[in-house]
Amino acid sequence: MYFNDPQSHAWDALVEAAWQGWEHAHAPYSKFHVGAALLRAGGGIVAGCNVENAAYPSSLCAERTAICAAVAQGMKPGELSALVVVTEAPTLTPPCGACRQVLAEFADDLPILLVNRHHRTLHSLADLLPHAFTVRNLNG
Ligand SMILES: O=c1ccn([C@H]2C[C@H](O)[C@@H](CO)O2)c(=O)[nH]1
Repeated sequence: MYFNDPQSHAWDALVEAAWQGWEHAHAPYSKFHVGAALLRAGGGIVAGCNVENAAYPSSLCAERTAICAAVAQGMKPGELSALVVVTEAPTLTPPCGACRQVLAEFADDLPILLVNRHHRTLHSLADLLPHAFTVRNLNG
């Protein structure tokens, strides 16, 4: 699979799953709908969407709902292989800082494809969150 190429068909199923997640976004406050989909090492795809709350800080980003769903299905650290984030915003939507930190718990590095209706750009978690704090810091 060619996750180093943003145009590769390797991304197709993940992009489709991320748009399916986007359909389910619960974002009545920001009206900013976000979908995400991640690829597990075994090949499984897990979607997420942002889930907002009337108590605003209780809201969750799409990237983290995808991670939580995957962990609930058994995903372990090191088993996260790729991530797609989709919005209809003209400017592509990168994971927020908190989501970068949560992603770093499950992958040392990770190809991250940002997608809207017209464009896509490919990034890596290591570029988005250099010098991440991880379990290695806790252990010495
Ligand atoms: O990468 C991002 C950025 C923002 N949001 C959500 C949080 C909130 O519900 C809305 C506006 O910030 O978008 C995500 O889900 N992922």
